[in-house]
Amino acid sequence: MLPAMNTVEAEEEYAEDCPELVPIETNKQEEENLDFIVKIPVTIITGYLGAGKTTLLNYILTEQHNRKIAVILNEFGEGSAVEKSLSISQGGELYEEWLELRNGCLCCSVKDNGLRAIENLMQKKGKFDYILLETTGLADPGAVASMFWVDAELGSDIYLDGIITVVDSKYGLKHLTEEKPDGLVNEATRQVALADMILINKTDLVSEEELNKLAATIRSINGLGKILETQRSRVHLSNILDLHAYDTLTGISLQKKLQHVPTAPHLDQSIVTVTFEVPGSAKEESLNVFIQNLLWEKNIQNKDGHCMEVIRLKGLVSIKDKPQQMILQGIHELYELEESLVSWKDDAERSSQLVFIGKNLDKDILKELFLSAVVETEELRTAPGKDQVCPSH
Ligand SMILES: Nc1nc2c(ncn2[C@@H]2O[C@H](COP(=O)(O)OP(=O)(O)OP(=O)(O)O)[C@@H](O)[C@H]2O)c(=O)[nH]1
Ligand SMILES: [Zn+2]
Repeated sequence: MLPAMNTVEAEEEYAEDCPELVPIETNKQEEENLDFIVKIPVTIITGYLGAGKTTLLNYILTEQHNRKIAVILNEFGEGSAVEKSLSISQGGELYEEWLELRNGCLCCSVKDNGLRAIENLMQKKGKFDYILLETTGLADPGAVASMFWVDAELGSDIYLDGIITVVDSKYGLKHLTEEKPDGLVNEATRQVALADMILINKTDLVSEEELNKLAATIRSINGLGKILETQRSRVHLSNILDLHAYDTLTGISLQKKLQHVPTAPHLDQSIVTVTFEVPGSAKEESLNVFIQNLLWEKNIQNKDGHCMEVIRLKGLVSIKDKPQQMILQGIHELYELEESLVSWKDDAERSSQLVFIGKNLDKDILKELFLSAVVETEELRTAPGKDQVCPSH
């Protein structure tokens, strides 16, 4: 986490890359002329304490990117999105510090009220065209990502582009295998589970063997995200910016991605990726019931009677009577089913491909339940007895 930008430390930290920090001057005229709507991508940078998030930010800012990037350093992500928006609408005190870097980039340090800071940021949007958001090392990026989703529904001008998770080569495995009380999923694992891109950083500190072990563990948790090994978080910017990981328009690229989800060996990780393909078209209502039981009611159990907990969900789905391929996206309890630009060919066999990342997932059960959403006549066999209530995490 970067310290507040007005400290001497911060100036020293930035001295190398951004020699002069100039306090922001807002130009009223400019702000008033900003009626045009250009959607601004936001990339969430997460990762456990000390993994190399700030190093990555500094690197991105100083690389030749030809963009005006706004950086937000936040301490939200703890607590739910709903709680946060409530506290904001009640007009809570806001702490933020703004500084404009010489290359046109902005830096903002935010305590707590993240959404409000981003709203303020939006008013200055003529001044930048990309947002990078560093979460704290213990944040659940799902909460932060959900916030942007909710916000997008409300007509916001920002969209979630992707989640980058930085993992420390030396301590990553330890963090990922750390047991939390009550069988809760630890933060490091959640961060990996939600990542669209995983940077295994500080590879200079470990042997090839250790690195392979860590990579295999990460792969078994998240079969969907891309993995890169880095030193000093150095990575070609095309790997981390403009991923469009949540766009509904990228049906084709999603299809490609889904085809390459590896069936990783089970390494006794609490979080795993499961994927399957089912022929035919699902009824939209049935699919919604299935997804809602899984994400909202959380009443779908595995063979051992443990409730399934989905952290991330992606799918390319065929819905009955819809000519377009549909994209299904989910983070924790939020999900979205939207048309892609790609239409099914008239004579093509339709099918749906789904990927779930989460805890206690059982592929056979999920597949069977999805199948019953596909087969119209069959009763949905989702809900177990009312007394079987799964604890929320
Ligand atoms: N040896 C080594 N050290 C690195 C590498 N990348 C970053 N570091 C160092 O690791 C320390 C932590 O890096 P940060 O970028 O501050 O990590 P962070 O994830 O932002 O940390 P928090 O915000 O405190 O959670 C710093 O001292 C970095 O210089 C690397 O590839 N190799
Ligand atoms: Zn940091």
